Amino acid sequence: MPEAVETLDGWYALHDFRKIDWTAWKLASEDEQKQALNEFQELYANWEDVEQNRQGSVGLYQIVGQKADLLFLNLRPTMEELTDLETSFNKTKLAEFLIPAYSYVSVVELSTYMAKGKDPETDPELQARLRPVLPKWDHICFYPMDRKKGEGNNWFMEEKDERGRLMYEHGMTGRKYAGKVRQIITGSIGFDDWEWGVTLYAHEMLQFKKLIYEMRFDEVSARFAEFGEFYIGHRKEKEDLNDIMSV
Ligand code: VOV
Repeated sequence: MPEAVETLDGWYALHDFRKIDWTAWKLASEDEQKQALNEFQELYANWEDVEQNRQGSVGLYQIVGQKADLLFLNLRPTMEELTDLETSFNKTKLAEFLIPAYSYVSVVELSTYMAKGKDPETDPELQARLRPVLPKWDHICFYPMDRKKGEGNNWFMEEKDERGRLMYEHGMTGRKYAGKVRQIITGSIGFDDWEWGVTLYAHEMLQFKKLIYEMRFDEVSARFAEFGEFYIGHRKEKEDLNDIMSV
């Protein structure tokens, strides 16, 4: 029987996609709109404090296309903290104007195919990867994915060494994009409908397409990858929401 690879698991992640209910928002009074935006700024400032204190991380993104309008991405040391945070957000005035579009629950994950025997509890590089500050890069791309479990190609029936070889090749393609694309891989087996979440950051949108296209030709993607829906967008500061919501 092929052996499972050990994973290193870091902070939990909640990708919370919402659509703006423009009809309801336009019907709201100016006072109500102001109140909703101010209350949100306060909540978001708390999330930023958490990031400052290295107890989590946060990002706000405006999504392109019809699947969603906004993404609120939070990382926390425990899933309970994410549940609480989600509940607090849902209680805000602003949330009355936001329609849930999609969500993804996962945990920052590193596989150990290429482990160098470092202690994840003390090694600063591993710590930074397991408990990342979300990059303040301009653009984001998120999609969930699976590994195939078909009769011909079944990832979970491949020997560990072979999986390691394929992941090494994958890593080499990724390394060509150093400085152009950053990846945060989150594991979601047992947590959500797909096996992994892929969150990518870039300074230039086109780099997502270039990287993902090139990776399609890597054996691991060509033979074993299955993808969910893609979401792309732009990073925003909390103050930018005032402009986005201005009608
Ligand atoms: C900037 C690009 C980039 C780079 C450098 C990179 C490197 C690496 C390394 C070195 C490793 C293995 C060790 C670890 O760190 O876990 C991984 C791991 C992983 N990756 Fe990756 N990946 C990238 C980018 C990248 C992309 C674009 C995708 C989506 C695939 C595609 O076709 O659309 C992806 C997927 C994954 C997954 C699902 C895993 C976990 C697989 C498992 O079975 O455990 N990844 N990845």
